[in-house]
Amino acid sequence: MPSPIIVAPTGQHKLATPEGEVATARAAAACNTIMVLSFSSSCRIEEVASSCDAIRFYQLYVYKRRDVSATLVRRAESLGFKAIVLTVDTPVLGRREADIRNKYAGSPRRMIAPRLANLEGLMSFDDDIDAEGGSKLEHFASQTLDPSLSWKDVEWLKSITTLPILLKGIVTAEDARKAVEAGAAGVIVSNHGARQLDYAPPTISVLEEVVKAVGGAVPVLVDGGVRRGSDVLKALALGARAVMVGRPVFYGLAARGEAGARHVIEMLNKELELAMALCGCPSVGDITRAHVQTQGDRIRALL
Ligand SMILES: Cc1cc2nc3c(=O)[nH]c(=O)nc-3n(C[C@H](O)[C@H](O)[C@H](O)COP(=O)(O)O)c2cc1C
Repeated sequence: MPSPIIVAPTGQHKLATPEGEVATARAAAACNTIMVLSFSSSCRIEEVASSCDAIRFYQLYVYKRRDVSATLVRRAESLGFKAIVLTVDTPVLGRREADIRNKYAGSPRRMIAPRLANLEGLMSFDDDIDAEGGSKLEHFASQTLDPSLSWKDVEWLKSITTLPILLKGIVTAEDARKAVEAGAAGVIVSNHGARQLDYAPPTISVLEEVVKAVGGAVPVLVDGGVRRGSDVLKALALGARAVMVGRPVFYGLAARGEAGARHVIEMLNKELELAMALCGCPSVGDITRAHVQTQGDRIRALL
């Protein structure tokens, strides 16, 4: 890849632009970067796969109905996706109070399920939840997500696919070591954009502990709050191999569809190049731990 900036999986891109994830994939392809397609995408996997030659990873949620998750993995695999990103921080949905207040329904239509194009024909849902108010996403998630998600599901996933599996949502050294033991091909330090557990640590603050625990066995990626190229440089200095970007791409899509998403990725790339030049780094390989100073460094220096 020409750059270490990857598109994070975010659901329902048709909320931002009528072309949905097809626009995002084309933007990623134009920037020669990887797009991680969300399990909750509003476009079908087939549509996204045939729209361009972006390198694609497929993000997976583990449903109570394992057959549904397995079918989607197989579809992604047969369509040339290169890896599975298993999101491990969402055995249940976090309490999203704005969604509850706004009665989030995954518009433009009013139901969540029909917007998840990939589930068509695979599952039927109890959509009759108007009377309850609140977030339809929360209701939908409680029907579908398997709250018993655990390490054994990594084993299960390995048994149904030959694709490399990255675990997304690791924030501790302990889990990072377990992920490597479980055969993960990569670890993604993420707190789901702070949408799951309040008081989960900022990912940049735990990145280094995860990198140390993994000890180079597999690549470590990070997401959360990457808004500038200099943020990318900080993450690489602390040991990440790449960063993923969620909201900024979504905002670009909302502003100008495919062109907007591409603009966001290009802007971040240019900013990264600028930050690297100003730090004296001709290539990403030249970015070292010495390029950043953390709060921990400052405290240690006082001891
Ligand atoms: C609107 C929205 C939808 C998201 N949907 C998913 C999803 O479907 N699957 C997933 O693994 N993560 C999802 N995430 C989390 C992102 O993959 C990523 O971890 C997070 O957005 C990174 O933080 P950033 O938005 O600050 O870049 C979502 C985040 C947002 C903001």
